[in-house]
Amino acid sequence: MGTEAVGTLAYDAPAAKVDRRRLIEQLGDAVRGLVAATCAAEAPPEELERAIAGTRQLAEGLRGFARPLGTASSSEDPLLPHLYPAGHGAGNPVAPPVHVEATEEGVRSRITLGRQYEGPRGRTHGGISALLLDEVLAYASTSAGRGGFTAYLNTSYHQAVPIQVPLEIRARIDAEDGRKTTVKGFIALESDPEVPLVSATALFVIPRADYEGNQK
Ligand SMILES: CCCCCCCCCCCCCCCC(=O)SCCNC(=O)CCNC(=O)[C@H](O)C(C)(C)COP(=O)(O)OP(=O)(O)OC[C@H]1O[C@@H](n2cnc3c(N)ncnc32)[C@H](O)[C@@H]1OP(=O)(O)O
Repeated sequence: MGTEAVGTLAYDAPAAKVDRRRLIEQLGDAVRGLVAATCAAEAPPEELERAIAGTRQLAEGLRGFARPLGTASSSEDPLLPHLYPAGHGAGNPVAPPVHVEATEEGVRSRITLGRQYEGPRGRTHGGISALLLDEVLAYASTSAGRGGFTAYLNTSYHQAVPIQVPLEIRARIDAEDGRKTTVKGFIALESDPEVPLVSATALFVIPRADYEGNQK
């Protein structure tokens, strides 16, 4: 058995699954690095051509093992985070590397965004800021035992969120009302954590048991 940390819980997952998940995370991290390098590269044409050929070959190799859409990954475990969600999946190279920890108030995430998340020069794309807030606010709801789907996410952009600068995202539950949870949070510089750059309020709704969106 191998041990993988889940928040403060140490869970003995089967060793083969832990090893497989580690490889999936490493591949996600490696490709995330490739994506960041791609967005920054002022490489000469021959280097770009070499990268195109090598990347196409790697993609072709992996495509042969694709699982059908809508089926579970063999890495899934009921007690461990999924590895492929677009917002936080460690194995998904498109997902920003979001790690969340509990605080006395709610939750906090520290993150430094790579070049692939740039919108206006040197600034994070606003949609990426919204993605991060959706994730971290959802964690606040989930870690309080509530969860739910995002019904709305209202964001206010006060100042630019810089790329390649350490950031801190904090979230806390504002109100609970039956199936509804309202959560507030903001993104700040780690060096100036009380000044919101982007703030958000989200409503998470736990669907009714008979909600048709639950059917696969
Ligand atoms: C092992 C440990 C690992 C831990 C690891 C944890 C990971 C944890 C992190 C996960 C991170 C994921 C973060 C991504 C989160 C998404 O991205 S979720 C995907 C995006 N969102 C969606 O797809 C949702 C789409 N919408 C829906 O499915 C449905 O509209 C909903 C939200 C489920 C609501 O459906 P419903 O329950 O049928 O809604 P309904 O009964 O009409 O309304 C319920 C109540 O909500 C209110 N409401 C509903 N919609 C709205 C709205 N838009 N505005 C205001 N009020 C509304 C209604 O007015 C009603 O209020 P009351 O009358 O009860 O007071």
